[in-house]
Amino acid sequence: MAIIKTAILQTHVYTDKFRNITQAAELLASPELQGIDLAVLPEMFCCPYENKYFPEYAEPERGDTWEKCSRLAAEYGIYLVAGSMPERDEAGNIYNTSYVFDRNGHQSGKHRKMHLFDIDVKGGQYFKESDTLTPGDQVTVFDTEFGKMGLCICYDFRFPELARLMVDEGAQVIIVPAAFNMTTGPLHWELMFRQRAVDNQVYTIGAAPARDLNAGYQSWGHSIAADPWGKVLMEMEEKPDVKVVKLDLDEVKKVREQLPLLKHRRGDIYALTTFSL
Ligand SMILES: NC(=O)CC(=O)C(=O)O
Repeated sequence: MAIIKTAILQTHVYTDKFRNITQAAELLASPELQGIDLAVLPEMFCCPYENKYFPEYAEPERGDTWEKCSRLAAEYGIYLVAGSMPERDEAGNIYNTSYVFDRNGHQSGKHRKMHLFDIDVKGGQYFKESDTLTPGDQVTVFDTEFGKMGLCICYDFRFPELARLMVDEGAQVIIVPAAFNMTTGPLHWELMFRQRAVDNQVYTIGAAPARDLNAGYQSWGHSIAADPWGKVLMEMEEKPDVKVVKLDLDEVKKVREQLPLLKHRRGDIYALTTFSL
């Protein structure tokens, strides 16, 4: 039986970058989180989610924030999906990047947001990540002692092809540091985590920043975990919160045996291939 004790941290995002890391460290030290296997932080957990901040807060891989997250994973002997943070590469490009650390603090995964969040909803949310960010181009699946997990960031999860590619690579859990907003969150957030779970027969985990009414971008919050039947195991409200959920990978096996959607695909008729528009 493979049960993964997973903590989802819906943290407040401070403008002081290192206060965000201290906050994560304090939460990981709390008695309720002892004995967990995996912790997941939100999208841009250490940088306010606004274009003007991304270049200012960006660090190279193995920078200070990376280092502190690696140490936290090793100190608590957990897998840590370190939400996401702005990453600057040698050429000066900035990415929205999620690093994963194993129980020894070694980097075991890295995902650069592939689909940049450029939307303009009349009377609602406007955002243009492409003003400052460069998209990644890799599908990300990482290994754990429990099996493979997929990783993508927020807007990436809207693209069903990407989740399916992770599942085809063996993912039984899909982890999504994310920050939906007050326009899209109410209707799409829970629906999407449940739908991807049902379609792919996986656990889905969304970790969002807590809502801050003084911030330039209002996060929907509502960090969530859904099981492979599409049932919501846990959903937070908008305030800072931490919850532990148990992911039982036998459930993935059972659902896939009893309702064999993945086996019943007609690969002879349709194929998911990379395409250009
Ligand atoms: N912030 C995002 O990347 C995505 C989002 O808010 C949405 O898809 O809605």
